[in-house]
Amino acid sequence: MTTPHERSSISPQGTFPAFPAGTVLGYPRIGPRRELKKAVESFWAGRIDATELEATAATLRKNTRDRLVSLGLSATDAAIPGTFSFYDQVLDAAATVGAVPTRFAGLTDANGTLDLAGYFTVARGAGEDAPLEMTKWFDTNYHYLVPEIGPDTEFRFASDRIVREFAEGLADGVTTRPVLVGPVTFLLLSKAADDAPAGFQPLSRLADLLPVYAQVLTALAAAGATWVQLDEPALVTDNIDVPLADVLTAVTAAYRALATDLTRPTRPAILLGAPFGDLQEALVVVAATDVEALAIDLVKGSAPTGPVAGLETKTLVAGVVDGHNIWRADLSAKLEIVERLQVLGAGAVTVGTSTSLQHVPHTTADEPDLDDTLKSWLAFADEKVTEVVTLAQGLTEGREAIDAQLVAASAAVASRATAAGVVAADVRERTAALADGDFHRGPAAERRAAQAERLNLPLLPTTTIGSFPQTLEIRKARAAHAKGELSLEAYEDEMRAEIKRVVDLQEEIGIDVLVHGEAERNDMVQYFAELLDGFAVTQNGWVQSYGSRCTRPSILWGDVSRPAPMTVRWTEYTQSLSTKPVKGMLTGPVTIMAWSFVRDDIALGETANQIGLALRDEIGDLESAGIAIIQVDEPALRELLPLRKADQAAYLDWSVSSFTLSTAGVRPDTQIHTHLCYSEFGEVIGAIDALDADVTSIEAARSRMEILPDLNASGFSRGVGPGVYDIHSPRVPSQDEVTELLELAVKSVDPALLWVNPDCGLKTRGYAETTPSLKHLVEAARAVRAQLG
Ligand SMILES: CN1c2c(nc(N)[nH]c2=O)NC[C@@H]1CNc1ccc(C(=O)N[C@@H](CCC(=O)N[C@@H](CCC(=O)N[C@@H](CCC(=O)O)C(=O)O)C(=O)O)C(=O)O)cc1
Ligand SMILES: N[C@@H](CCS)C(=O)O
Ligand SMILES: [Zn+2]
Repeated sequence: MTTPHERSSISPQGTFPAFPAGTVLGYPRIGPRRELKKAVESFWAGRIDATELEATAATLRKNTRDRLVSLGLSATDAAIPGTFSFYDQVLDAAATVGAVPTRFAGLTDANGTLDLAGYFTVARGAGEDAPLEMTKWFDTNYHYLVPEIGPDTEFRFASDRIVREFAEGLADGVTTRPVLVGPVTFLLLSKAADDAPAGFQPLSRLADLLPVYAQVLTALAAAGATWVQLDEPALVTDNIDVPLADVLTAVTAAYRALATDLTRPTRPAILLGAPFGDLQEALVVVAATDVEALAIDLVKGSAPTGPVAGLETKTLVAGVVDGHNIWRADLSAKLEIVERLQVLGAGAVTVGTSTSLQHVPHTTADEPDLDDTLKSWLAFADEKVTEVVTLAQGLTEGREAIDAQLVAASAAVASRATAAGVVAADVRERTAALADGDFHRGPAAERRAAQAERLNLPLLPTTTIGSFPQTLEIRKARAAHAKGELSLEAYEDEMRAEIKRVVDLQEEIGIDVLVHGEAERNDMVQYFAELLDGFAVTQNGWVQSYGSRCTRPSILWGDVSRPAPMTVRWTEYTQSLSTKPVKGMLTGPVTIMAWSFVRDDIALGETANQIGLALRDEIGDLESAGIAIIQVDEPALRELLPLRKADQAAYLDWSVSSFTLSTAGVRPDTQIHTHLCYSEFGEVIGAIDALDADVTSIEAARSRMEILPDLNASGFSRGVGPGVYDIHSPRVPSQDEVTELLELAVKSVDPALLWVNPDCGLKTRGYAETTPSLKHLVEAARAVRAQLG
């Protein structure tokens, strides 16, 4: 095998510097203490101006470069990726190529350029102008903004921010590798603009887009960039509307224009990144292009076992270090995988991460409270950089050079395999003893009758999804309690006072089924992780979820069980305040897993059943406490859906089973709700039905009830609450608007099955918009009830 250091320039397209021996595909950009979030939110609030925000961002970028160099990535050979973004990398690509929807045209200058304020407006909307839609990024808990492309979208090199950020690094002595979403993925992830003709495919605009990408590459080369990374993750999924043949044709055309027709020194060398899975049929097509390097995911994907034509002129970046999960790598096994890649006949093989590190926290070193043994099993972003550097050294200098690190990594892996709690015999016995009957309730129609009699609800019952605004006071109280400045008793008193306020407000507005508001929850997953055995939580392990919003994914390290009831006393207290039914509120097994870092040592289905059983016990306790309605949220059901269709049935089988395992133990007159949001659920309607919930609330306001005809056509005959209030925007919907959506809903759903609720929880909203919106929702329900007689 040739290593990059032995290699001279080999590209048929000209002379290129060798690719570095080790690299990462991206690095967290929020800052170790969420500095970017704080600066961006200060800018939005008018507390700092654009100059100050730019200065903070520049400092964060410099800190990142310095950190990566200090961890061993080379400063001079493009090993350090330029993956900074103020909000989102897909929005950045749209801003770079001038793809701004016409409703925001007034925000751009004559060249189509958005300033910072304009960029954020496209992301967040303004008044009647809706922001770009947001959806999840492959199988992660990161959400990107969906560009809108029509036949008339004018592509132009509208923002040279990527060039300026490269120049900033160079001036600081670091030759970075600028990173941009590739043109094929950019168009595949875009949606047709509202005014596009029916059937319009954004990918049909590829030929118009490519000259702008060529201009970007030319400008980068002129600024001194030696390598650029174009990310094409859309090539690892077949779960898209465009036929594979069209995608592959597009790849060939795109890289003919960018790699073959543009030669050195007009462009930098191109690394094509393919994170999140196997390229499968796309591999031969990508290998046949004239890009100089290809990064493949060897964690989710596997390497082909024979030679691939075209690789002999390319560097293969072996993505063996997991960019998407936090387990320390077994370096010896990883090195073996890299060594085995020789069979593919690549020009050179180097070491990389499977994905960008943007999906993991900055460093385990910032977790003083984490158990030392557990910490020894973990690698966050900085530790992963070290793993890459070590493996690259092993590859170039031989195993002996990294012997100590290989031994330490193997010891950590062995310690994890045998540690107490990783396998809990009682938990395993319980899951092993599960029988078919544990997963099924009695007939839905009988349940409906029993529940109607017990609950006595009006037609079109109104409810909310669970959370009420997480006010600054709530978060401050929790932070003060965490710092030891507020006693547990005083903190819980504050939470009870908040619950009472929320109950009083719902009573005043006239909502039929009440919630407690989730004030006591820092996050709908982390809260449960803190109360379940088998999980650990972090202090500073923040990961960007979207824009300025972050979460601290919990670490699921051992077998899961519930040492004590989790929500019962809060729910009982809430019920004691009202004669109306109060919904118990839990997060489902799939969502708990999707938003945590999960184990890689046992099947996901086993973990899901362990969580399912813990929730089943909680639901039993809520039921015994007299709670008649229990909601189990599964907003992430669609999120974990495998990117390849062939893998989806098996996933839906275990995920749906874990939900029914958690809920199937209740009496017929206990009403089970579920809630789904953050995704398009059309393609998993069968699975939603199989959840066997009595009522499903589902995001629908923004898409104007799009899902309902499909639900209806599928024969779905359960209670359904399509969201009639889009909570993603501060806009207060008028009573007429909500009425109109409800009228649309009764056209597709039997009114006897219809519920009235917002799209999702209200935790990110303020009371100024929540209160009038809920009033309009209740009034609209009353108006439509009256129409229905
Ligand atoms: C529904 N969504 C969720 C996802 N994943 C989750 N794990 N949880 C989710 O709810 N994925 C899909 C979507 C993504 N949506 C969101 C929506 C909102 C947020 C969000 O608001 N995140 C907050 C952090 C939430 C949190 O952990 N709060 C803690 C800590 C609060 C805090 O920052 N405290 C301050 C001190 C108090 C102060 O002065 O403000 C501090 O510690 O410095 C809590 O409430 O205790 C965010 O800040 O981004 C995320 C995803
Ligand atoms: N019960 C949660 C669901 C969010 S998806 C909430 O209301 O915030
Ligand atoms: Zn939701």
